[in-house]
Amino acid sequence: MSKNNKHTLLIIEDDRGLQSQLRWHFEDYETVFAENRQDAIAALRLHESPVVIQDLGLPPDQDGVDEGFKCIQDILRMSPTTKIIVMTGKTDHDNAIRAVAMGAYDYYEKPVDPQTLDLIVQRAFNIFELEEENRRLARLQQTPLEGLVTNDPQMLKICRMLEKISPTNVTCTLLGESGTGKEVMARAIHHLSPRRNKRFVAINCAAVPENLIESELFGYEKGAFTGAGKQTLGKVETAHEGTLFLDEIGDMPLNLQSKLLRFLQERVIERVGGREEIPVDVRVICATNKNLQEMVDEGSFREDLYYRICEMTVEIPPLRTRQGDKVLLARHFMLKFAKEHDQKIKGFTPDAVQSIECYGWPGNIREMENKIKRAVIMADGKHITRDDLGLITDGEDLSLNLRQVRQEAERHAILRAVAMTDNNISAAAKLLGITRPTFYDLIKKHDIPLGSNTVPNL
Ligand SMILES: Nc1ncnc2c1ncn2[C@@H]1O[C@H](COP(=O)(O)OP(=O)(O)OP(=O)(O)O)[C@@H](O)[C@H]1O
Repeated sequence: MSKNNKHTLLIIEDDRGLQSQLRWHFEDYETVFAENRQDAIAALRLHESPVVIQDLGLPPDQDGVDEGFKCIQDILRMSPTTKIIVMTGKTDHDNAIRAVAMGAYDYYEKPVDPQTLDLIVQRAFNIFELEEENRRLARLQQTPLEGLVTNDPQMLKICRMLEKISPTNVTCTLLGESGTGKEVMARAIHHLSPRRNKRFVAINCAAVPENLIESELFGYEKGAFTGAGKQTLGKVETAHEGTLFLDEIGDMPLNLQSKLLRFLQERVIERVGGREEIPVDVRVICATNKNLQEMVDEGSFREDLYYRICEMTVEIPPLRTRQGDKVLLARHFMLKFAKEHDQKIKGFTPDAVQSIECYGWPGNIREMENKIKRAVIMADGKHITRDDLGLITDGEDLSLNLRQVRQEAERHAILRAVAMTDNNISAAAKLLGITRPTFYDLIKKHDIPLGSNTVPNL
């Protein structure tokens, strides 16, 4: 982009006549001209133009193609992402194909047909931008914690925090809505800790029936209750020297909360039906989507246990408040599932991206994972569409993106100017403060009919 926010377009052409024709034609771009290979490289270095239009017949070999091919090679060596559009004569089809085989983006045959050329140049800029975005996203996916994809500043701060917590034995509690990645983070803490070679044992306190949770946690002796045929270790003992993850700790029944507290304080357990105190060395990480403080206030969670497990609390933000993470994660899951299901999906259509951004994701990352998996399977083409995702978004009309809003405003202004000047092109262009060619381009872009019976559709 140039200082005046226009795309920079480098044109390598030694024919002065054609130069001024192209300069006039591409007035919406910041055009930069070079007449030979050396100047072209210098201009590219200076302006970093994403798109280049290049004549194949460059001096000192205007009638041949050698210098033109060398120029393509030099440009791509210096800047492999540049999109080169080669200009050739009508009879030069073979050389045009050779140029594309060498890495040029596209070609067109002289004489210049403005509409075709416009289309090729616009597409080249679009592709360049999409590729840039892909490269940016790929860079962002590097995150300090294993299994976590994020570029949200608050999440990155949390990653730093977890890195600091990991080597210690401090009991920490991860607070956050369902599906925000609490278990992923607990595993990340384990992997960063000196216990990484021992077991990570998870128990979901909400999923185990109340009467079984004690034996599930602490194990039982043979004959402790009907059906206890043999001595069985509980999750705590299984995690010895490793990490114990107590998921949904807010759902732990009150009577068991005191037993858990005793274990956390004394680091010994008693199996159900046993009398022996067994010392266990585990690092405990808890997680919940409940408001523990409120539960303490209303008496459904023990205050002493609350203080014991909340030596360190980490609040995991919901997906809807994470900056830039929705599209980043969607892309991550798209690539993952496309690979898993051997689908040739390349990306999302713009309206799919918009619905990903607008949707509230109440089920957070788990919901996104499931929705993208389904969309990858359902997609017909190479891009996942809004319909493939099937997200129901409320405020979509409000979320019109800036480009759309600008387009609408532009169309509106043109129609008013046409109506106010009674179809007088020069007067309408003047009213809008633009040149006649730009005005014509806009009329074409918005498909606005001109004529005495034009009724502006405001
Ligand atoms: N930042 C992330 N990057 C990549 N995948 C993630 C991320 N966060 C979560 N996931 C994935 O989302 C799914 C849900 O994550 P996880 O089970 O850790 O959430 P949770 O908060 O523990 O959920 P619950 O509260 O329901 O137990 C998992 O498949 C996990 O791999």
